[in-house]
Amino acid sequence: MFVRPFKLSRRVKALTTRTRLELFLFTLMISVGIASSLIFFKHHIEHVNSEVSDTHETTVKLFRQFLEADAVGLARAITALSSNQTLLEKMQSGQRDTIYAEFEDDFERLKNQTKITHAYFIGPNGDVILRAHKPDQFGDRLSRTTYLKSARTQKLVCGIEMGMNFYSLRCVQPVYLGESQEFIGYIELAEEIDHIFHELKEATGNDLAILLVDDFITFSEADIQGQAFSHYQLIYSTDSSLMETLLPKVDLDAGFISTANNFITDKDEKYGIGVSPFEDITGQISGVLVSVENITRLYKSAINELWINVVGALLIILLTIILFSIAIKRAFKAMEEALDERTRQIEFMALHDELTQLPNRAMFCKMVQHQINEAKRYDRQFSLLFMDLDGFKAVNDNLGHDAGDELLRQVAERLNLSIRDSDVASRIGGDEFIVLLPEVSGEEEHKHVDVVAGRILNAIAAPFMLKDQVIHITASIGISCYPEHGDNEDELTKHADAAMYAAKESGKNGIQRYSAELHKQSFERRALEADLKNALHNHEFEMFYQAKLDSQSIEIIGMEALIRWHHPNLGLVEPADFISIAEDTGLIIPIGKWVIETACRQNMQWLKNGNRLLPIAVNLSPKQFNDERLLDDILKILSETQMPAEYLVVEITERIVVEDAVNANKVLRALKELGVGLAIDDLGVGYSSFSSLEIFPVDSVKIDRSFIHGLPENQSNSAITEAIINMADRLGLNVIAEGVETIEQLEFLRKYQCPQLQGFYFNKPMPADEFEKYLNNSKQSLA
Ligand SMILES: Nc1nc2c(ncn2[C@@H]2O[C@H](COP(=O)(O)O[C@H]3[C@@H](O)[C@H](n4cnc5c(=O)[nH]c(N)nc54)O[C@@H]3COP(=O)(O)O)[C@@H](O)[C@H]2O)c(=O)[nH]1
Repeated sequence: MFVRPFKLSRRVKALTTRTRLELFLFTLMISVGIASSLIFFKHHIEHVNSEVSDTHETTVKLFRQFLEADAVGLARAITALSSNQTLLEKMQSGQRDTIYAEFEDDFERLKNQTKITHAYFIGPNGDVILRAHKPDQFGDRLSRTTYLKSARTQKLVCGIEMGMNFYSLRCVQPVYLGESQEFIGYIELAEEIDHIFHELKEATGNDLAILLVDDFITFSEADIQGQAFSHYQLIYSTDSSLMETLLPKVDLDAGFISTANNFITDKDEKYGIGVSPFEDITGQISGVLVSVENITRLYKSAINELWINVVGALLIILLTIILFSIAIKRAFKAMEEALDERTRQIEFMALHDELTQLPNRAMFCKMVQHQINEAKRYDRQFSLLFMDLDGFKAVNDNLGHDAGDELLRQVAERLNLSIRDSDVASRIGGDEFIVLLPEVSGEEEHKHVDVVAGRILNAIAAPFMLKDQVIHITASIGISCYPEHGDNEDELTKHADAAMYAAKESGKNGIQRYSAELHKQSFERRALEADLKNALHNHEFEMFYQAKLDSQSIEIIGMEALIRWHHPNLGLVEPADFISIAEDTGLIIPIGKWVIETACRQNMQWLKNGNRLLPIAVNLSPKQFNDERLLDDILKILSETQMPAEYLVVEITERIVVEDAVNANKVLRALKELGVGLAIDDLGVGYSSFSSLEIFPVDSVKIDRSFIHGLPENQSNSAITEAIINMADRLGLNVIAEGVETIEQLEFLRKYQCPQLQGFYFNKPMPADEFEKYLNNSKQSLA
């Protein structure tokens, strides 16, 4: 239920993001489309502009080339005439008719073959002898620049010059007669240049016009054909009506070039116009040459191009957006699927144990709650099996955490194989597993629970293969049932846990069903646990001491320090009732340290009080023995109390040594190096073969009091005791028999030469001051 809103909001969010992305892309594509179309249009317009400009430049260039070609023609013709001696003689004569008669045919030929339209024969003083093109006009004196320049330089001079009502190309040549080279005057040939404009129009397709600056116009207004534009007069054009329409819109002084940027429009036609200054023979700007290009087609093609681009771009954009949209949709779908998968994984991870893939504590709680609801509704029962591995820590410590993890994985697999599909195994932490067995009703079903628990124990007890090593491990299982042992998940789990704990207490690898008695024990244990936390701080502990004696002389040869707890309400609490709690809670570390320190300090105090310094034994619990600070703590205590190390004996149980032999050997060797005495306690209770102790650097062994108890009647106890004494003797170990209570036991042990004894027969553990008196008394009795 709680997942759905998350998914919905994520979808909405994803959708909004997708739409935003699509909008962004759309805007981007449109912008790119518009920008590229504009760039393309600009580029096209620039092309039109450069075309207009190029055509105009070409026109001007061609105009000059045509003029030059015609000038060359004029010069050739005039040179030919200058070498015609007959014509020159006639000219020298000054006889106009004679000259004309001689020249008329040539002039006709020249007019037909070239563009020459005018021919002058001028006397040495500048008077016009003959105008061949107007024979009846003569006698005037020429003042045109071409002539004046030739007269001044006495050379052939060609140039553009204004005629009476036309613009003309002129050549004037001084002429000389005969071998004497007598100067007889000048011949001038000229042509109107209108034809050049026509040729140019044909060559370029442009209309042309030539306009003169008013100052250069030396003839009357009446002579001017055309119109005035500002201070320019239109002298000639290939299309006068077009020029009359366009030229008023043109700034002729600006050397104007109108292009597609600033085209001139007339009747839907668009024109690019070029205006270039035009020099005459004097070298002065006398007018302008105008070329007019119709750019309507070019402009339209640019506009069309723009539209094609815009439409093309829009189509591409549309297509791209559709493709993008499909891709985005797919990407978002894939993203959503990946997210859903991730969500499923997260949900799975939130409810499952990563290592074993079993349901975790959270999932287990949900399932139990669900089971409680079902059981309430249908009046059913169900059971929980709380399983904890025995000795898992040793696997972790010795083979490493990888091996520990692998073991847990294999345990999970075996658990699943040992239960029905409807049962659920979960890992709730560390090496703790809980199996939920639903629908357990009636006596038969209760048996079924025991069968399943037994099957699980058997499955776990089968060897495991870890890092190429065969590992044997066991488990302890506690059982609780709904509703008998609790009506909520917390209570049921706690009770199954308490039952599991009881199973461990009673030797491990077993099954324990929760009961009221167990509940009482568990309650008391929990209460003790709470009180124990404050006991050290409240100085509620006291050390008692029990003597160890030489079996032959009955002399005190050492003592064992044994803790007692003065509970504020319960009175004196025996260590058997709280050491295991201290061990489980970890409180054994500070308590154990306090024990060693108190024992050492007390021993030195007795020395100070005049007693012999005797070895004092302290018990180390498994957790304390495996604590990495142990050696440092002992060193510090020995240094602070000034007690020599060899007067401290640590007693550890055979179980510690057997369960983790590698570590035990390491710690024992380190203690041995310090000089501390080492004793194996409770020997013979069944953990190992006696000979395996050979490898450990221990000094002595203590025969468990359960063997001493039946002596001498119990034959097997007698045999075991005798065997331990003999074996220890052979291994060079000291032996202490503890729990000696009777004279018969004493005699038996003396008979079999057990060197040291401890037991109520001699003394019970007692407080320090009493033990000191005991020490003093024993000194006196020995004395
Ligand atoms: N880790 C620690 N363990 C401790 C410490 N102090 C005690 N202990 C362990 O608690 C167990 C019970 O000890 P306790 O009640 O002190 O019993 C000791 C003796 O009183 C008892 N004993 C000795 N002689 C006799 C006897 O003739 N009859 C008889 N019924 N009991 C006798 O034996 C206990 C000493 O045993 P052991 O240590 O194995 O020598 C016990 O296991 C203690 O080890 C502590 O400070 N730390």
